[in-house]
Amino acid sequence: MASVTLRNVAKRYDETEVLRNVNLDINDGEFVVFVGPSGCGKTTLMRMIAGLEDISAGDLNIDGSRMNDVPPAKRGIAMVFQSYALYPHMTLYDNMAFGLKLAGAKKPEIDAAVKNAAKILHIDHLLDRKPKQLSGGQRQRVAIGRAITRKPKVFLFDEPLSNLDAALRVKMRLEFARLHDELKTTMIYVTHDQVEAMTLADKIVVLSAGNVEQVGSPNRLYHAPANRFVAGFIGSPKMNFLGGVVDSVTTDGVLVRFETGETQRVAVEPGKAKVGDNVTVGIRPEHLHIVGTADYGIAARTMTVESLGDAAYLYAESSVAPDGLIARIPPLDHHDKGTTLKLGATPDHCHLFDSDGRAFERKIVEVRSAA
Ligand SMILES: Nc1ncnc2c1ncn2[C@@H]1O[C@H](COP(=O)(O)OP(=O)(O)OP(=O)(O)O)[C@@H](O)[C@H]1O
Repeated sequence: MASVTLRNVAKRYDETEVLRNVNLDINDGEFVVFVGPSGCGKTTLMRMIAGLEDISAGDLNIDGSRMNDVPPAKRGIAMVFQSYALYPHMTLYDNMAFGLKLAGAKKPEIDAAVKNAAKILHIDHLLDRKPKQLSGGQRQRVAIGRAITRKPKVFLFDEPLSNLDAALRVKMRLEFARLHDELKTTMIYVTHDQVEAMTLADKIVVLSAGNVEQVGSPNRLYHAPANRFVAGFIGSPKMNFLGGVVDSVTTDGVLVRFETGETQRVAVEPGKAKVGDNVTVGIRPEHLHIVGTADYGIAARTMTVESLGDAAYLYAESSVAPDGLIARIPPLDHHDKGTTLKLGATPDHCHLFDSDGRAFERKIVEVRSAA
């Protein structure tokens, strides 16, 4: 186990800065997930920790020792690649033993390490097979097994589930959670899938275009996103955004008025909000409801209803929500296309963002209790 600390870390390729000012504290035994859209710099950040990329500026420490110039093999890290990178001509046993053999370990030690890893990963009955005789999920386990045999202080996983089909991804996701419970080793995991991040992480690092947007527990990111980017990225379907202006500010929060004249109250600390400021109200689909004749919310035109069996989503359009609106509704509710409905949310389920996309602090208890 080990802690990993990054201080003002940056990465430049020639003139292009692809990561800037990364500050991060990863504790002993923590499961940390780097998440963000394609090209945001997740893999580059992980490769810098592994020592596969130079660090252009700043400091990387592992267990308090500066690692910037330490070669990859001496960092106590094992990285599992998206492609698995197995040797096709070797058996699983030899694939998993390879690293230890190379390091000069003795046969009994290698044998014990390989069998232990195979047992943890439930592949002990497959050790004589070659990679091509395995399913995708089994290959993935071998790649992980190879990392486990080296007893690293930190595991790095680069999009490990991206080559698997949806059902297997869910199964292997649970395996990763179990593996972390069992090994209790520090793990850093890269994905662009926010569901993987939410279900696996103790701590999520959200990246966008080379910047760290927010670091926090899954709960914190869901209940108290720091800005509009994180709010839109975490949660599925995506948060609804409605543009309006501050109509009034009270101790209960902010009343937002939309161009249609309609309003929505938002329970946030008003901070520096001033009447007339442009703001965006954020409401997650699970909190946007049909509010009938209530004196809040906005009228929207039904586009379609998508049924998922246990839930349904209503898609609607409104001039104040350029990306459209999505509301979770009871599974058997029916609404004809073109019907006008009033949609809104209780004030404590709304988020508020200023014109730069920064979130106002929410008043509700769930935010305070989210670590
Ligand atoms: N060797 C390189 N030379 C120049 N630019 C690079 C190099 N490697 C990566 N980049 C750029 O750095 C940025 C971050 O890339 P990176 O692979 O870290 O993103 P990512 O978030 O992991 O994306 P993905 O999810 O698509 O793998 C991208 O804009 C990419 O084009």
